[in-house]
Amino acid sequence: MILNTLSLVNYKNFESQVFDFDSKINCFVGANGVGKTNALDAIYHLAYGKSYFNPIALQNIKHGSDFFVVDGHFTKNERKEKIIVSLKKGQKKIIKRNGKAYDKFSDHVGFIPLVIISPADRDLIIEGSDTRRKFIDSVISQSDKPYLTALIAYNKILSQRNALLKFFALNNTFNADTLAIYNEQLNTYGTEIFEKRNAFLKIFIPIFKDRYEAISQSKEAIDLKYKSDLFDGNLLSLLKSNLNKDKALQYTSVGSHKDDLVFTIDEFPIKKFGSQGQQKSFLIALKLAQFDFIKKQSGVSPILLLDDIFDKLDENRVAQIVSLVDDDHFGQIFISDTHADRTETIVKQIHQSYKLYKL
Ligand SMILES: Nc1ncnc2c1ncn2[C@@H]1O[C@H](COP(=O)(O)OP(=O)(O)OP(=O)(O)O)[C@@H](O)[C@H]1O
Repeated sequence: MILNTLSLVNYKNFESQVFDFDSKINCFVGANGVGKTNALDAIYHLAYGKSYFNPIALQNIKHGSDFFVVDGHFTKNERKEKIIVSLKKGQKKIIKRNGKAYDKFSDHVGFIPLVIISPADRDLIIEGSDTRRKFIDSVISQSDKPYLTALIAYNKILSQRNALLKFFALNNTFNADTLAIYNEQLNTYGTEIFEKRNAFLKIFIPIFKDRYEAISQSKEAIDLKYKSDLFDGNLLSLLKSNLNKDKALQYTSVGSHKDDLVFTIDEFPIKKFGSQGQQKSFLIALKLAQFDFIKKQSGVSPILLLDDIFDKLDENRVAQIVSLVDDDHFGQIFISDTHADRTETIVKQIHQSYKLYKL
């Protein structure tokens, strides 16, 4: 998967900008706030149809403008592909592939395989379980459309069931038949989600551990465990046995929407006991494992975005990361860094062919 050119109009701080990329390594360098991360985010937008950093779509339009356009020309399996993401204030976002707008954005998921490694990944460690669920969901959905369909359906029924529980709290009555239908449907989709998350993690965790070991040279024992209510029984019986609790809480307290990933270092939570460098290595290993998994499933090398990853890592770990991405396993790589000299030194070790954009 190669991004050949990228054109931006009114995207964040870019009024009008065209990039012509190298097929291997591209670096955005410059002072704080010049737009290095924004350039990576524009590329992310083409793959995921949204920003990695700002969930409020309108805030990606340049201040003072009323639209943005991100336009990318790719080569995938020797075919040219043109993806455009555009947004105009007051209108719906449009994603087009080769001139044709998608009816459903979920149809675009996975078409441009891409992995980003960024300081913002820290949310995976420090924030709530929803960020970790989003991470697994996003990885599985790249190669499993029925999973994404089940997830969308599950979330829709979940909000309907929660609305029913709220209705009960206000009126002290509700339609038990409707609840039974919601329970059945949640059980069907929830079981599929659980089985697929479980199967995915069985493959993913060993890849992740290998990656961490390679970065840290085995100095510490890390682990990642899947936590789910569904290990305690089937969802239908859990929903039934928790009904009184759910009525009191006015929401559904058990199910796949409560799943989590537990991250540990030497058996202690990494959030509290991991150093900044260890946490960073953990996240990089997680993302490189995502890369490996997507590549294995799709047969295509995802585009790799490395946002500011060289800070806070000792030279040893930087060298390890460089040696890891320094092989044919990786395709096109985009790097952002504040230090042009440091970037050039590192990049030269990875590959002879590269482009440096001073923003
Ligand atoms: N919608 C927008 N319109 C105009 N400018 C914006 C918009 N959103 C963000 N910016 C600007 O983009 C700049 C930040 O860009 P970005 O995060 O890409 O910086 P960076 O070069 O990666 O910096 P750092 O080295 O600090 O990470 C800020 O100056 C911010 O004001």
